[in-house]
Amino acid sequence: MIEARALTKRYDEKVAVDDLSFTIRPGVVTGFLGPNGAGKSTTMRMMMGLDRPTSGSVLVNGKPYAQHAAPLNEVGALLEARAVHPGRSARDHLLALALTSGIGRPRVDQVLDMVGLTEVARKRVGEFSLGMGQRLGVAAALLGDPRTLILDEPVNGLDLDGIRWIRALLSRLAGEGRTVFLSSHLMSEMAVTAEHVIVIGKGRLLRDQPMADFIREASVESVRVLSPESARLAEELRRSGATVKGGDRADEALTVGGATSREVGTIAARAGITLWELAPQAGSLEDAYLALTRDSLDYQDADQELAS
Ligand SMILES: Nc1ncnc2c1ncn2[C@@H]1O[C@H](COP(=O)(O)OP(=O)(O)OP(=O)(O)O)[C@@H](O)[C@H]1O
Repeated sequence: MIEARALTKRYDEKVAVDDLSFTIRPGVVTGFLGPNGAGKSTTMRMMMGLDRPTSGSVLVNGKPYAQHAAPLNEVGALLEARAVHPGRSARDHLLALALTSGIGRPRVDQVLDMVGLTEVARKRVGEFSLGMGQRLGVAAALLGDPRTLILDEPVNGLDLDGIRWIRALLSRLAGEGRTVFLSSHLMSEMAVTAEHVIVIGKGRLLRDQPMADFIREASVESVRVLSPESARLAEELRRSGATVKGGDRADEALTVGGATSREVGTIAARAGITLWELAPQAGSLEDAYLALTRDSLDYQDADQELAS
């Protein structure tokens, strides 16, 4: 369990994390979403005691991280800046971590196996691909068999196989009753990985809800209609309160908002209008996420987005 209460971090004039309060529960995978610079890494660093809150607090399994007697058994983390000696083998890297924390050798082989690195355990870490490096980072996080996992962008650098693997691993760990918290700036990825979502923008809390609710709210339905009498159909639909786009040419499809496909079909039938096509369209999750976070982009990022 992770509990943030009015958590705030200021760097001089810049407020990186602004009065965040939330509870991350065990047993489900919780996604932490926000555009670049939203404050995700800063929040996660404060969870791990690597940064001090300016005000407010964050507790992991009931205590500030630093007050745990055996922190590796409480919290495993994969944070952006990884300190791995490139000349060491994966196994030696994990052994060094294990020995300084009183964790036995058998656990090192166990976690190497869990992340699929057994075959390359003796290879120098400096020769690892980005994806293998991510797997090693996850292995290190799992070393203490922690109740809580905090992973900053774990999907970064993984190919499709790697993404599927980490998704399955995280859901298994949550299924064992652990708290699993991971950040990403990709909505589409999070939608299939996390059951609960926390969205922040400019350090502020924007959403804290089950992923299914976020997806339901995001997918505002519209209906695509093609008719040889699109102008007359558009008029009938508008009269019934729907919004209509398109249909300037007779054979151009209409996009109808505020009415279901059944209602559109019924209105057309009553007016004696032929329909060639009637198709409900799901709203895009990515669009809904962008709309939610657009106002909280840094000016610099917003400029970059406009330029791209
Ligand atoms: N040490 C620091 N000194 C000054 N400003 C900082 C420092 N660390 C972070 N910031 C600022 O705080 C804000 C939040 O940064 P943070 O790295 O937490 O965002 P993020 O959501 O993790 O973004 P990204 O997805 O790009 O990693 C940014 O505007 C960043 O420039």
